[in-house]
Amino acid sequence: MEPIQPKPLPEIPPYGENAIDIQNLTFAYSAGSNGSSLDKIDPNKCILRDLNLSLRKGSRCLLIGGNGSGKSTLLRILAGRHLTKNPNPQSHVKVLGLHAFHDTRLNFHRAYLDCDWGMRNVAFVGAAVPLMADIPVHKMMERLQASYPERRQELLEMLNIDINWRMHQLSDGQRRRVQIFLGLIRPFQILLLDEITTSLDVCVRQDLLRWLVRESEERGATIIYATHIFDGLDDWASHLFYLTNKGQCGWQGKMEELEVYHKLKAENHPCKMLAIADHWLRAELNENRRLQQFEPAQGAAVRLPDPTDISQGGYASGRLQTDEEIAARKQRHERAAALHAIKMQSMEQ
Ligand SMILES: Nc1ncnc2c1ncn2[C@@H]1O[C@H](COP(=O)(O)OP(=O)(O)OP(=O)(O)O)[C@@H](O)[C@H]1O
Repeated sequence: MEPIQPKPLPEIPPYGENAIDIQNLTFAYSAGSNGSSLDKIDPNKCILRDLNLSLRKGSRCLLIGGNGSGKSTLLRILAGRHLTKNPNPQSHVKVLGLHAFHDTRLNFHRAYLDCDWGMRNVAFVGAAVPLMADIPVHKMMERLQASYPERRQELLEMLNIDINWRMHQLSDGQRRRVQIFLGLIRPFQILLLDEITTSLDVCVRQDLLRWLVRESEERGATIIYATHIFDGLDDWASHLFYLTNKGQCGWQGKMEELEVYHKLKAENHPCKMLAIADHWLRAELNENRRLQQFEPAQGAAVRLPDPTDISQGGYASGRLQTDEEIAARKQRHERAAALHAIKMQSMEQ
């Protein structure tokens, strides 16, 4: 592959000390959908509640929380995938000092990797189709690969990828390695990782974790990593953020500020992070069992759009419906049924 000069990246203005700065973030999926006011957040539907998080450049933050606690939601907000608005004027979500959702300059400095790569929207968008198609690795995002030849080579070696692999012939773990390779080629300032190491073999996972430490120490990259797998993470993170099952912050800070971590270290505990996560999450689980409560599932918050309704965007929609829209649709159906009944009656007479 012939190297090419990379395009200059949009500049980020000086932003003070925090690469990530979240103030008073409250978020619900249903707020703002279909034109309803973003300012109205139903407290019963909140996924994230009044979160604050400040991370300096070069931090590596481990995001811990049970299933459904909102880790992916938080990462997607930071990745600019969800627009947030809060009644509280003090609230904001800033990445490198810029608005996480609106500022598109961030897309050149922020990398976001999750498990949905190549899995979604196959039928409608087509974006996921090539990832399973008969296409070799060296043909994917060719310009990007050619723009950073040294980094490309380093990642290929670290992830043990053959550039002639064809995407449709890969195992889950191999496809994940290609995703990570493509996602990390452009030197990022912010990296958001959502449980992407699940299918990696132990060696590649350890090498990747070590490589990430170098990226943060040598280039000042700021990393947030959400995971349920704690092997090899005992000394990885500089910060910890524990998200409770109520979408609130259970604990956050530098690792050295966490007392139980020091205690486990002194005891030479073999799996410190696992023990810490287990301690927090088990308390939640026991409380939930006592109250017989379950994690909210997506169905609780989402009503499926009617794909036959053009006003909702038809089949390509996939967006949420407000209560008003559902009521209006029900009314339309009832009116049509009443008219039909009258018509039938008059035909019978
Ligand atoms: N698109 C969506 N619309 C509505 N609700 C959603 C949507 N995505 C997630 N949720 C809900 O938000 C809550 C948090 O989900 P999220 O995926 O952020 O949790 P998580 O902490 O990443 O969970 P896990 O550890 O299982 O991956 C869950 O109750 C989920 O049902």
